[in-house]
Amino acid sequence: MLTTRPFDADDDHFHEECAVFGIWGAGSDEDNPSRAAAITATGLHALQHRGQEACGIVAFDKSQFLVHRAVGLVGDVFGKGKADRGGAGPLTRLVGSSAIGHTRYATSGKGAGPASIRNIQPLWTDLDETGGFALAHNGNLTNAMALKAELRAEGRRFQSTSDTEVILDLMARSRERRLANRLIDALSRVVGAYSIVGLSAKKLIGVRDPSGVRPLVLGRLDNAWIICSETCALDIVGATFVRDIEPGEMIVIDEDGMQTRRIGAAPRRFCIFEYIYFSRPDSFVEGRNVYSIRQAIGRELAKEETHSADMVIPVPDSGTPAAVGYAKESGIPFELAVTRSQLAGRSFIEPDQESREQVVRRKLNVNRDMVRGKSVVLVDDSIVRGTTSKILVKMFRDAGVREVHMRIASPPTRSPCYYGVDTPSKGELIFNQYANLEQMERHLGVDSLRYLSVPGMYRAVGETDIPEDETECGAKAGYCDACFTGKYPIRLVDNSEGSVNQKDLFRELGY
Ligand SMILES: O=P(O)(O)OC[C@H]1O[C@H](OP(=O)(O)OP(=O)(O)O)[C@H](O)[C@@H]1O
Ligand SMILES: NC(=O)CC[C@H](N)C(=O)O
Ligand code: SF4
Ligand SMILES: [Mg+2]
Repeated sequence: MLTTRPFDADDDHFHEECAVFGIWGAGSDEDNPSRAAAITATGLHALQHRGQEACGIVAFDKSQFLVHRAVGLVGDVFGKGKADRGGAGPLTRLVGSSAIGHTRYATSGKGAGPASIRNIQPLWTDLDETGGFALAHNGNLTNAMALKAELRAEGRRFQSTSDTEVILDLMARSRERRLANRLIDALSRVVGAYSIVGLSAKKLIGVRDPSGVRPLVLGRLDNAWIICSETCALDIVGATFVRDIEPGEMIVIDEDGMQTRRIGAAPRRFCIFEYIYFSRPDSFVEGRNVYSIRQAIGRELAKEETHSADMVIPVPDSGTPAAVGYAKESGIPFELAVTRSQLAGRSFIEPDQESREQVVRRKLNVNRDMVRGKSVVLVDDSIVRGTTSKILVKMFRDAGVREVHMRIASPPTRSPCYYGVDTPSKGELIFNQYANLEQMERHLGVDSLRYLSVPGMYRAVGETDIPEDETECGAKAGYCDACFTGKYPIRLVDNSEGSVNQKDLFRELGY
């Protein structure tokens, strides 16, 4: 991935991706001149699970764009009394009735280096006759490096190491005169995944790539329009959900109202991992409630194989709904025997194995009293490098558990994602390091380990007609499942699966 983590080779988790939020027509009066930015900050707060290292908001105040971007959580960056003159908070300066915002998983090792600061979104540019334009992007362009090389050869220079910036540069070069046409022109050159919000003086634009890999929804708050990543943000700001923005659809909102346009067509390939891990359980994603789907996944897991045990225990947070489903289907009592620190982030970056282990210990703890002498089924949504499960299982052993049966509510994670999620390289994924499940069981210290099958995952999302060749399920049902099957639905121009890691490619290019 061009932007995310070109420098740190030690980062190992399946990170969240990014979130976008935009609002148009929020009203701005003397009592509340920063209403749009304040609603955007609240929306970003609800979307914090998608990106926890950096965030930013751009507002438009009738004559100028105002911006605040920084490394940190939304509450820290935009909270009252933080990092601003007079302690009033940066929101007071972000005056205007329209705004867009972004939360991001930053790029370099500890997330505070200059590389991550210059990549914090929204990014913006001046487009001569069409004026200023700010952009926030969730996803990843798979031909950004190729495009940048081409543009560089033409003399262009880039401010960031971000793939997103290439869109602005292509817009600046476009011969189209109207803003929406310029954006469509730019997007016709890019390959990959993008759910975007953009803001000009006169328009709020939302657009989703033709395959619709990442979510993007439309909402209303009184007379204002909102475009954002997930419906939970609409709930939290008090807006109503209008509909999902379709794959390949562009929504243009201005003083004349809302218009819809098509930017291209391709088979739908929504990221199935949004249901498993990324999205918030209270969101409706592609019309489906994420919590219900996670429960259905847990039920499928139990249908495929139920191990008798004294209790089913979730690995919080994202393993919890699947564990509820597993417990209901199997009839085994559900117990919250792992406590997660409320203060710990969703996932983390640590430079070495020792500190990674410390972070897991700070985050999760086993209730010894509940599990001593017991046989337990431990349910998590996924295993990436195995750090969480290995340490957690050791905690169970130290607590005197009798048996630990680990059940994973997704198929084995075998391949990296190139569509907007930071994953370790193929070789770093634990599933690829062992010849068989028995070896992996021994490594993790569990009595048994089972994953959900690919057909089981599709049954859980409501597919009934499952093709014999499980690598065909994604194409048939309209999902991307490449991290489970290795079958990438959108061309990998800058990388091919199994080829040099993106981070290494960056080093070769001298970034
Ligand atoms: O095998 P590993 O490399 O340890 O990665 C897998 C773990 O990471 C994720 O949790 P995360 O900590 O991101 O957040 P959560 O609290 O939302 O589950 C996922 O839910 C697994 O628990
Ligand atoms: N994970 C994401 O969605 C990141 C968006 C964009 N590619 C960036 O790196 O900023
Ligand atoms: S590779 Fe995995 S995480 Fe990436 S878009 Fe496809 S299903 Fe989602
Ligand atoms: Mg987890």
